[in-house]
Amino acid sequence: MENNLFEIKNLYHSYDGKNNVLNNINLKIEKNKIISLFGPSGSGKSTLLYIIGNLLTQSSGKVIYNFENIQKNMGFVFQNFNLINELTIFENCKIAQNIRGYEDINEILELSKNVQISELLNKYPNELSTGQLQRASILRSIVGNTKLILCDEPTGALDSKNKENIMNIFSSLKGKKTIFIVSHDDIVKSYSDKIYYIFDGSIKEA
Ligand SMILES: Nc1ncnc2c1ncn2[C@@H]1O[C@H](COP(=O)(O)OP(=O)(O)OP(=O)(O)O)[C@@H](O)[C@H]1O
Repeated sequence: MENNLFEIKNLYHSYDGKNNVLNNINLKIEKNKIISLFGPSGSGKSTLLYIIGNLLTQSSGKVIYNFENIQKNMGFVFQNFNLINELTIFENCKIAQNIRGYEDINEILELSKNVQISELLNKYPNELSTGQLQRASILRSIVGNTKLILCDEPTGALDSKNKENIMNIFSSLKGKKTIFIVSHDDIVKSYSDKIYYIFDGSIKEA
């Protein structure tokens, strides 16, 4: 278990109590790697991501986390960014950091250089391009020393140059964080340490 950040055991999920969207998922996710999950539309990828992220409770089975303070140690990156429009990028990140129990302006400033938005911290979301918005939402997901970054189609809204840019940023974070990406995008595969496929609620390793 020491090398694994979390483990999924005998996990089932049904939304209607009849049909299993997830059907006995068993998975061990290593620390500090990029892991991606592919599968047809409706195969249960987002459902699994939300269960891992504690945003949805499974019907049965377990997710066993090898870290404390589960909610504070997870960050989310969504296709549509989910930034608060009334707040600057800096304020969006500060709130996330505070919720995770940290108060450290330098961390935000330093990490903003890594994700190439240090010049944009005082802008509002509606002043940024889609690539910049995605980098801002990555910054929000990594401040406060998070261990696990859960991403739902993080490259979906981007052109190919920005896709490469985002995946390079994820690559630069690996070694320090585990990045778990749900995707349809082939570009994500070439950056992944491990690729899983989900089909009819069951998982296969590539
Ligand atoms: N809140 C919900 N209530 C009922 N059914 C749901 C709900 N959310 C998802 N489903 C159903 O569960 C199945 C899996 O959906 P999910 O969104 O996990 O798939 P996905 O693989 O992420 O799809 P996509 O690639 O299109 O995003 C689908 O049949 C979907 O219609």
